[in-house]
Amino acid sequence: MNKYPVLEIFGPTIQGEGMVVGRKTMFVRTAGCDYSCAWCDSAFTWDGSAKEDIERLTAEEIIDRLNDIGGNKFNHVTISGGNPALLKNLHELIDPLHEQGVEVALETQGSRWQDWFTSIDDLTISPKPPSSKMKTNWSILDDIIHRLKEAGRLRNTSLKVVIFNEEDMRYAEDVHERYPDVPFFLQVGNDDLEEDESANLASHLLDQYEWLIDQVVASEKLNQARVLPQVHALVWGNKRGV
Ligand SMILES: C[S@@+](CC[C@H](N)C(=O)[O-])C[C@H]1O[C@@H](n2cnc3c(N)ncnc32)[C@H](O)[C@@H]1O
Ligand SMILES: Nc1nc2[nH]cc(C(=O)O)c2c(=O)[nH]1
Ligand code: SF4
Ligand SMILES: [Mg+2]
Repeated sequence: MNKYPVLEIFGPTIQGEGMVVGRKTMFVRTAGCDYSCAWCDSAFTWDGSAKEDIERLTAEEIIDRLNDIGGNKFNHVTISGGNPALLKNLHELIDPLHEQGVEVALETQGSRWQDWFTSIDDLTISPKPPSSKMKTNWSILDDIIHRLKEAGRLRNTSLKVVIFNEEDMRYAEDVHERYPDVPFFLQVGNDDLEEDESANLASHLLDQYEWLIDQVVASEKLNQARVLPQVHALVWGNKRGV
């Protein structure tokens, strides 16, 4: 059996972001990322700071853990990271979850393709804007969107760009223009990962949300877009495991 590097299994909570925002879900967070975004809110998955907490678990062990923690109180699991798309064979986790009547979502940045993407029920691809300091490989992203389209999976797919400034807005417009038939989300960037008072963070993020709404309203290229904050950040601040 393959083993997967896992840093957190938690829930039930709500999906705080994107295409199924508000959906009750469990989270499985894998370790390791091929990016190092300047503002990553989960940097512990790749910066070495939580190295000791990484567990190598089989799909069966992950499912046992989900059932132990979540009981009968969930029917949706979100796989995030890090970049879970670094992992081959994740169908070993996805297929048994489906057999158990559980839907599976994925968070990834669009830097790698895996064949198991076509079994994901809610697939969020989140290419990174200039503020992240990462560079988008457009030919890989084109290939991923093309494969999903060919497989008839666009109804299960969305694009989500996190926005910190006006340069990021222009990048978001480019992404949406390039893939017009993929549902498109803009998300408020959290630029205060050190704030430990959730009320202070919420107030700041709501101001950022208003700014982002104003930007989208003013754009002629984003008439079909959706604008969302990270709901979990508004409710629980920078807390981990929620
Ligand atoms: C931590 S990432 C893990 C999955 C994958 N590596 C990715 O980036 O899509 C999950 C989501 O959180 C978003 N995110 C990370 N840091 C953020 C921040 N400071 N503010 C808002 N969203 C953030 C990412 O853009 C991504 O959509
Ligand atoms: N509640 C909640 N919603 C989320 N949506 C995406 C998350 C992530 O870190 O990938 C996340 C998370 O960590 N918590
Ligand atoms: S791609 Fe995702 S996990 Fe990796 S550094 Fe960027 S935000 Fe963090
Ligand atoms: Mg998160």
